[in-house]
Amino acid sequence: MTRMIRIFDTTLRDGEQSPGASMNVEEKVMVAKQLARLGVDIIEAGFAYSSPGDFEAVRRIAQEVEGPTICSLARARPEDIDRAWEALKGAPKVRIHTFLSTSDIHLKHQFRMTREEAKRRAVEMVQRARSYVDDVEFSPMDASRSDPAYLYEVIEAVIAAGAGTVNIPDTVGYAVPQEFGALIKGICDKVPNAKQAVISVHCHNDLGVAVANSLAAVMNGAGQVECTINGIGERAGNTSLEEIVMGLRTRKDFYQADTQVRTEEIAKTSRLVSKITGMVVQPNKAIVGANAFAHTSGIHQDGLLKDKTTYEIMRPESIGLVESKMVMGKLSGRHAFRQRLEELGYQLTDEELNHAFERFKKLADQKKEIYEEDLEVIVSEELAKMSERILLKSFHVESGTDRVPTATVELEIDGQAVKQSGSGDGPVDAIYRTIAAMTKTKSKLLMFGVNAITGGTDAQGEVSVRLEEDGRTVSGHGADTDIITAAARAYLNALNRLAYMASKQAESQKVRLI
Ligand SMILES: CC(=O)SCCNC(=O)CCNC(=O)[C@H](O)C(C)(C)COP(=O)(O)OP(=O)(O)OC[C@H]1O[C@@H](n2cnc3c(N)ncnc32)[C@H](O)[C@@H]1OP(=O)(O)O
Ligand SMILES: CC(C)C(=O)C(=O)O
Ligand SMILES: [Mg+2]
Repeated sequence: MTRMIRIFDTTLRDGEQSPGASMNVEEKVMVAKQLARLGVDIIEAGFAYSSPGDFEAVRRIAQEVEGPTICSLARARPEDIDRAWEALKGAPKVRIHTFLSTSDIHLKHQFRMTREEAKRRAVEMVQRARSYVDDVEFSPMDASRSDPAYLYEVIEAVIAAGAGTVNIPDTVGYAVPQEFGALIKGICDKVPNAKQAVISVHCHNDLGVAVANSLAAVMNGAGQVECTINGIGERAGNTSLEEIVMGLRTRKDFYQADTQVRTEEIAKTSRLVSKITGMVVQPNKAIVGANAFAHTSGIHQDGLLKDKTTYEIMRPESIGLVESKMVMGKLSGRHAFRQRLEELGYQLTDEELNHAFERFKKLADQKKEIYEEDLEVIVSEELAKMSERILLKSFHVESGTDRVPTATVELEIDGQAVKQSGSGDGPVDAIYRTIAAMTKTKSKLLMFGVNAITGGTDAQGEVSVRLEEDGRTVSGHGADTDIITAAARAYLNALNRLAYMASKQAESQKVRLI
């Protein structure tokens, strides 16, 4: 049977403890409304005592957000509990979450309390909170570094005092999965009244295992997981909501557990939190990173085209993305290349595809990512090339402030290799004059324009030219990451068009004479 795990979102409380992530009241209300659409069970809206702004945020969220239970954090102090109640009162589903450390390190150095004093205070504050609300959560802070025997005692006492949820924090992110799972199992097995409360977990990511610890806890009886959107939170952050939720959903077969989160809202929620907090999501972040559904290598792309399950354990649609992304680059193969061209409307023969693919691979060695515009240029040029009389084999230019620009160009004209040198006012002029001499063209250059078609310093530059000869005007285009190569290609493209038009005209005159 599948157990339903409660999702306690603390983006607005622990998440806000990320350096620089503070949110104003309006922003918190906006995030809380989105968390409600996401379907989390509990929203920790803030720490009402900590500031007038947080008090107002908790109050507004409790009043305005429908669906989840709204919670405020409170230290184990009467003034904090009372303030939390003030912010929550009048709202339909509310919880007070109070906490106090149980580790000797904290009790001795921070709280200067004995174990007995701390246990008594915890019980008193749970009772005080219960005098206001039915739903009280208690956290023995730094539980993972506490003496288990003492921890069990405190847990038993707070449950007896009325805490319906006992949350076990790995406050400093010290625990590792097997150990943390065993801690939860120990609590479930050894605390006599453990079954009267939901055992929750709250993990920090200092060792990068917050999600793994939370999953281990679920395996061992935890019924609630505390987490944040994009894993933001104090220091290295908290358990990431999207990872725990998708981990359980995707591996329901293994964990026999799930949540009631509407996962299709995950991507949107992640973007909203990132935008509001200014905390950018790393591209390789699981589930919500820009690369989480991007496939780059030819072998993976080929498998995906045949069947998505070959390389995708979850569908991008399941978190609200439109589709997975095939990144065209140096590691792509022919299957993905053909597919992308077909999407762009090009049906190529095998021969055309092979030529275009060769050119694409060369370009991909020079550019990180190949965009649609790059592909269009490659394909249109390759298609045009099939009927080209003049082909560029190579060129070499020399130019500088202290010399006359010269060019040596090697062409293939009607199948014959020709090589020649010439000079000009600049490197492009030198190439154009040399090509003109080699092809014996009498055409006039009417226009020369340069345009960057993709962004960045590795952008493809496109050169467009317009030539006129014997009353015929043609344009030519060439693209390359090297602008002089693009210029040479554009000129030859236009010359080929002139030659093509001249040959077509000659053919039609022949037909007329016959
Ligand atoms: C693990 C966590 O994430 S816990 C939550 C952490 N979040 C925050 O601290 C954010 C909000 N905090 C604040 O705005 C402030 O710290 C306040 C308003 C709560 C308190 O501010 P101040 O009164 O100036 O105290 P300050 O923060 O310097 O010190 C904390 C005090 O609270 C006490 N304290 C800390 N946690 C608890 C607790 N759970 N129960 C009771 N007392 C506590 C400390 O012992 C210390 O008391 P002391 O002044 O008697 O030594
Ligand atoms: C307040 C508690 C639950 C906390 O954030 C922690 O211990 O990390
Ligand atoms: Mg925390």
